[in-house]
Amino acid sequence: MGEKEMPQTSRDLEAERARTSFAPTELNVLLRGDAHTVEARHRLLARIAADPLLGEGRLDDSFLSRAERFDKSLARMRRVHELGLPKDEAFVATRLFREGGALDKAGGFGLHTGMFVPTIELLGSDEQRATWLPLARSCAILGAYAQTELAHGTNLARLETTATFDPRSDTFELHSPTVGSIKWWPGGLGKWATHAVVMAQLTTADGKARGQQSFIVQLRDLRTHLPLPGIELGDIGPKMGYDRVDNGFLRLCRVRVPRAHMLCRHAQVRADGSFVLSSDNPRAVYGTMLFIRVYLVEEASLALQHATTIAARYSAVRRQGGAPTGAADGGGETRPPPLERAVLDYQTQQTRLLPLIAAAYAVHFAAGALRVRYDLFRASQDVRTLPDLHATSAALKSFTTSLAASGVETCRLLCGGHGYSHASGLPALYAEFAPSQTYEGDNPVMLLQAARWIVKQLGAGAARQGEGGAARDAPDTRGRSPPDGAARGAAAVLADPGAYLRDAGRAVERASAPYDGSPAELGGSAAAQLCALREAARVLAVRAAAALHAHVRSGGAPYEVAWSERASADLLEAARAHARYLLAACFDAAVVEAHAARAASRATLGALGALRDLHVLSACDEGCARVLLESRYLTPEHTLALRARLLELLPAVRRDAVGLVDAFGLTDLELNSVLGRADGNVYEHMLAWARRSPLNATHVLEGFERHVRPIMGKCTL
Ligand SMILES: Cc1cc2nc3c(=O)[nH]c(=O)nc-3n(C[C@H](O)[C@H](O)[C@H](O)COP(=O)(O)OP(=O)(O)OC[C@H]3O[C@@H](n4cnc5c(N)ncnc54)[C@H](O)[C@@H]3O)c2cc1C
Repeated sequence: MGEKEMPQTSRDLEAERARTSFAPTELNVLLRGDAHTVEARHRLLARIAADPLLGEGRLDDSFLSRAERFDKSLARMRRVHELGLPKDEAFVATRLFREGGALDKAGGFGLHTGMFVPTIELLGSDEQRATWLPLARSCAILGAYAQTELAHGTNLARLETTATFDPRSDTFELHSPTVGSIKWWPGGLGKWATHAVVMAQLTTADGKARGQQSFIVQLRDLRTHLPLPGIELGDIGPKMGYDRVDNGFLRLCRVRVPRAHMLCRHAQVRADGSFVLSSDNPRAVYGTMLFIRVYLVEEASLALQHATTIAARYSAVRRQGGAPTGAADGGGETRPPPLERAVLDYQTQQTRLLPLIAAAYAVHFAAGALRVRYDLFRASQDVRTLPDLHATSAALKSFTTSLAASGVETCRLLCGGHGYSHASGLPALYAEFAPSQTYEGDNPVMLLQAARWIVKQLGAGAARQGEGGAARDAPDTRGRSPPDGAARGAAAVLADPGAYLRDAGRAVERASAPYDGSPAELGGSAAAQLCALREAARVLAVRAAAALHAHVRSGGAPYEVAWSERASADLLEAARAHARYLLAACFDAAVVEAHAARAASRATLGALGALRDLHVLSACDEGCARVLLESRYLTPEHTLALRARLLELLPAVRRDAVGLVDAFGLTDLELNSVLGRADGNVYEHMLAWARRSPLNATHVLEGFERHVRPIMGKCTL
């Protein structure tokens, strides 16, 4: 297409790219790790794009019924496997597609690879792994993860499904004793899975309750796919998003499974009926949860990358309202009217969009850091690292999935009316991503788990103070000193995430020293702003713990009641502040590391640095001002300086907005959005998409003739 024939929107996007201050391809390499990974990814995407089933018409799926979408997504899943990709590429391929074609969510495939297989890997004995993993990895059996019940999800201790050991037959009897105990929600269970890992309350032959254990239960006949005797199961019906997943229900009626089907890496029942804990720490069973939480933090970054790419590109080509700065008024009669302003030029569009682009980067680096910590745990199986890792993953899972879900919705609103169309890709992306705030631990509940760890860290600090040994080895976390982890890389930030809290434990009774720099110094220093974020987290933690202990000391309520009914709102705020600080610190540390390693050109590192600044300032704006004014760490002049600096930074980041989202390297195939098209040719493709709507297959609908024609001219409205 020549320059003249190019639609204005495409020219606008080209112009945006022409004035970007850095090379997005270079930043893409920095994000993905190395050029080889980027090239391999491009090759894989090109291969998928060339495939008729995988590469075309995915946006038209929104015209299909749920059954048709379900079927199509199974067909795509099969196609990916027929391509015979190596394991790592197959993983990338199944993860490439967000809703609008979420291959990994087809049937229960995501749960098979994401929960069923990892659960066996983590909880199975060597013998059990040798038996089940080859079957699962070759998909000779298809697995679901059945934990949640109709009446209980969060409170796992009260799950009602029973598993009773019978030494005579050397089997467990699994049973759903009440309606509330019916397994409800597991993905893949409804129509797809042949097996499930079922969580049930174990009772041994001596009648003793042994807590929750995991059992592999065969659900369907491998030849006919019909449910086995004693098993009632099906799809739970339509829900928000997840059309392609058969979330299911399962009622077990005295179903017998062999003793070897209880996953027994950490606990086992012997043939004589005795119960043996084989792990030195039963908390090791949390391994699968950790795995999925790490995955969900990565997904949060991806969701933000998708949504901000769509919203930034569209905001750059969508013109609405007054002429751009400096444009001639075009008032002459024969001259065309001046171009309107790109909506990206409005400050209100920038304040909502640009911090979300920055957040996508922040979550990306935090996810990478969490992955490093998780891989270290997997390699070492050192359960002493579990409490930190559990709390960090719980806090980050919760904070980042909430941030991403609200971010996707904000991006949808930033697209105005077209954001409501499925052609934008955004309604489906939201519906697909939003449940991650609930599954794998409802977000407030996860934050409260992190808060328990926070309170313990404070207690550990206070105890060390009592022993008189803490002051020497703890770093100074007040004033303008930079955060400890910043220069040691994002993963190092998560190596000891509680250090500043243990230090705070010493200072429980002490007012924090006020920040001693000027407002201008604070506004210009990311390190000082990070200290402010950390100080806010510290103050909120100390305050929440003090309130909790005051309730208990006053005799008003036992500890757990005080926790749940008096202090949990403050505890939750403390955990959010902790996660906010960790996220910003990971981003900062990644930027510091990239500079130290000269990982890209000055221009690229400069753009990344500005984005880090925007993220840290936004985090301060959202989470610091009130609490730090109350604690007198900052003055009103300081908080005003932070806000002023945030607004000052917007034009520079706005100039690079399209480049910064281009650097995510997401293809049109992945974005699956007319508004986010890389060529900016939005309007022609909106029209083409609408023309393909089944309602437009005929000019006159049968229903019109049947129901409308008879009442035309006869209504009295
Ligand atoms: C799309 C989707 C897919 C799913 N897939 C699976 C699957 O594959 N396998 C599976 O087993 N399950 C699955 N689930 C279920 C999911 O894991 C649970 O819904 C989730 O854990 C929340 O539990 P709940 O529904 O019991 O919520 P509830 O616990 O009933 O939550 C209700 C409210 O109470 C609050 N609350 C609960 N407890 C506390 C507390 N202690 N302190 C403070 N507030 C509290 C919550 O924050 C929430 O606001 C899926 C759910 C969805 C939506």
